[in-house]
Amino acid sequence: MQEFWQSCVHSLAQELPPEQMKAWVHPLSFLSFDEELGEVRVSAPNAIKQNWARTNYTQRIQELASNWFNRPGIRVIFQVARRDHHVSQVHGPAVSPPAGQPGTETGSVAASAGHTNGTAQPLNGHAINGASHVQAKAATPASATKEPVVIIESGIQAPEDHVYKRSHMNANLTFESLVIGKSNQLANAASAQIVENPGVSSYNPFFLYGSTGLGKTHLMHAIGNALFKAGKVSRVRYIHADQYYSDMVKSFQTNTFDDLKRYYHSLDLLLIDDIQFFRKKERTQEEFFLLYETMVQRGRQIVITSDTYPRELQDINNRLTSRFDSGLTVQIEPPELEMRVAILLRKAEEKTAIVLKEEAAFFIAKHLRSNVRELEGALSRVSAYAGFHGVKIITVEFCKEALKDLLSVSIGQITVENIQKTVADFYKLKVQEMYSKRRPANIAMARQIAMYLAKELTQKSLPEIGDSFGGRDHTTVLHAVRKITEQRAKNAELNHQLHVLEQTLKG
Ligand SMILES: Nc1ncnc2c1ncn2[C@@H]1O[C@H](COP(=O)(O)OP(=O)(O)OP(=O)(O)O)[C@@H](O)[C@H]1O
Repeated sequence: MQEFWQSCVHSLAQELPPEQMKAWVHPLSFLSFDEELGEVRVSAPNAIKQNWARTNYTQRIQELASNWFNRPGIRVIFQVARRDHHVSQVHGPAVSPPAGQPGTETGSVAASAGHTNGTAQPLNGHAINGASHVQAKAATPASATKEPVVIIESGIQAPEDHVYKRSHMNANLTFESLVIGKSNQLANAASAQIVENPGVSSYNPFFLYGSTGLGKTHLMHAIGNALFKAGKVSRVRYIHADQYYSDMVKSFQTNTFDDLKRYYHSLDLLLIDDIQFFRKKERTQEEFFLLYETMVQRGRQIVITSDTYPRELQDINNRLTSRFDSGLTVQIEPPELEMRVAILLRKAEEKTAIVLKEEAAFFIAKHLRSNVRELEGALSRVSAYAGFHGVKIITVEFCKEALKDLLSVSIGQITVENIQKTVADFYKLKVQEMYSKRRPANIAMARQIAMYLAKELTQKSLPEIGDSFGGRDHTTVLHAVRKITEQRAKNAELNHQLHVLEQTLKG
């Protein structure tokens, strides 16, 4: 059996960059092959590596296993190694941890994805490279497919002890319950590095930013939970920035400020959410600055979330924003279509009693584009509506009916004219420039941005969009869409401008 794994690792090494092999494949070890069940079990040293392997390598390992064992439909199960697993067990019989132990698997969801071609190494404290694809097909509910399935580990049990309770973390927000796609892959890879080595200066603080409902809070809790579970931290605190401010005010009123300060300065890990809420709160910023300096100097990890990147934070002292920028800053982007479908299918299976057909998930995902919270809202609505009508299997028709109000707003609201006017105002141009043939660089760029937004935010086809821009050909629109998509991925400033435009248009 061990030869199978050696051959498998050898094949992966031909396809993946060496950094990725080192970071993600070599830490895995082969546990067993169960002939009767057609199951390969692979162990990962921790939940993050398990999650990464499951998302990125399942499909490929399944193919390799099917070839090696000469039978189709082999299932690959990644499980977290128990502390007493040793490499010698690789040769032994199937190992399954007892129910309720870390690594126990419950429920099943197909969540395999295509090959990944990125790396996940921190680059001098500022960037993490990586790219992979989440395939919609891969997230089909197990019940609806003959494809091999991957078993998902359940969320962690909230530890009962008061130390965990004092952290204010949510035990359900873990890496296991997070769907990974292009839009959060960098953030996820960076988080994995932090869990591996918390407090290292190149990613302290870890600054996560992006617009609302994209999973920043979820990821922050996942880091906290993983570190707590691994026993790397014990004094942890999750807090919303607004609550931090209120606690400070209260402590001044009740003369307990010194206690509060002592408490925060003794933390191993601070998770502070929505830091933009410190806006104009100067005394809070001052205290936070001192806390920040103490923690970073002692190598204690700080994770911060915000709706924008550090330099763009309004009314926050430069001293603080420059510190925020000194660690690792990573953006979470809105999920792409495939990822939205995967999230809907996963959440429908895990959290509702309905069976969401893939076409129905696709339908919802196509119409609701901006964030995951919105998707969750739509799913709850569909699920409630289904319960009310005694329906279990959810089709496109049923979704149309259940989400009638929601979708009419999302479909009808944004028009190409609206986009042209908003973009022209934003770049201080006349709206006529959107249809004109003039080509100075600033006008051409704004026009391409408007075309890109028209494709993103309306249901219009490329020729229809071309018509609205002074009768331009559909290939011109396609070129604009591709160019802006590419530049958006590379240029943080442009990306930010696009976020502002999108938020403005969506009201
Ligand atoms: N990739 C994902 N996979 C699974 N669930 C997700 C994912 N991203 C977000 N969610 C879920 O979407 C909801 C909103 O996420 P979260 O609260 O973390 O967003 P946020 O970016 O912190 O938003 P805000 O800025 O408004 O606080 C949560 O229920 C979260 O679990």
